[in-house]
Amino acid sequence: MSNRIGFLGPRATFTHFAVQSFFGDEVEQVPYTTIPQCIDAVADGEIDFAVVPTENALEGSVNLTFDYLIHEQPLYIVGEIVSPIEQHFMVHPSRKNDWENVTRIYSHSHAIAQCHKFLHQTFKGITYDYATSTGAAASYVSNHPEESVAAIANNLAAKEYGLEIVKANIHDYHYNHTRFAILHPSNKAEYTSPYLTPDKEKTTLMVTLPSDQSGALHQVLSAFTWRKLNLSKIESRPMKTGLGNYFFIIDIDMLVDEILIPGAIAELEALGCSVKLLGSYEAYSISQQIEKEV
Ligand SMILES: O=C(O)C(=O)Cc1ccccc1
Repeated sequence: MSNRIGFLGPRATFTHFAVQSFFGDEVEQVPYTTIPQCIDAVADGEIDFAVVPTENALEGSVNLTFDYLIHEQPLYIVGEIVSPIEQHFMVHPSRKNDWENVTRIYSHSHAIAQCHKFLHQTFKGITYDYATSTGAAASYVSNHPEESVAAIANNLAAKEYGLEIVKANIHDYHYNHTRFAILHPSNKAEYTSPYLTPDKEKTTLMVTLPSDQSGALHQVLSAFTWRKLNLSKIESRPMKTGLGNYFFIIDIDMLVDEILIPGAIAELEALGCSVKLLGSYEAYSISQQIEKEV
């Protein structure tokens, strides 16, 4: 039986491209309108894996994903896919000669943020509308030819929804990549990619510091440092229990082993921290830009 893979849809989002590039056509691809709906679906067993965006090189973490995983649905990250991202400006074909006069721009908040310089120079003072995904924005523009609105999305979305790309590659910085997490209820999930081989191994921990203890973060970091555990990310997020209460998401550049990571976790717990393993997994990179059709 083929795996069912849920993703932030509709068709032709960047997440769909990541799913297609990683799993290929052998799996059943199931679009969800929002990240929480996709996460709920894998928690409920409706799909085998969920693929959702976690971090963009220009815009930072996708807070909705981490917050939902931490506060609502405790799942494991069982894999990571990193994909290059190119943003294009597109309109309904009937507006292709008049695109500079659109009055609204519709897209995912991260896509709009990735193109701020271009948008500021070309459309000062224009209204932005935020969509659940770039694909949803492209679909809306396609279904509303009477509205003076443009979408920011990828090549696949332009093809899928019959839009005209009037300005390609409008993202402000060349190095624009997004990480996507593969989520599953258990941390021992089996899947394969017919196309990609892993290029990194990672472990992600959530660490809550003991309250009001001076130097606690320094002690946490030193538990990793003296074991020579390389950290590739440390980020704080609000606990949502009151102003000033934060936890940390920490990425370590190796899989959970028998000694080093368990030793670091035991040391953190002895300091009064609470530590949760969010995943220990392989990371894969998609090297080519979006060219082929989903
Ligand atoms: O909206 C999409 O297409 C997504 O998959 C989320 C996203 C948005 C912007 C950049 C990368 C991923």
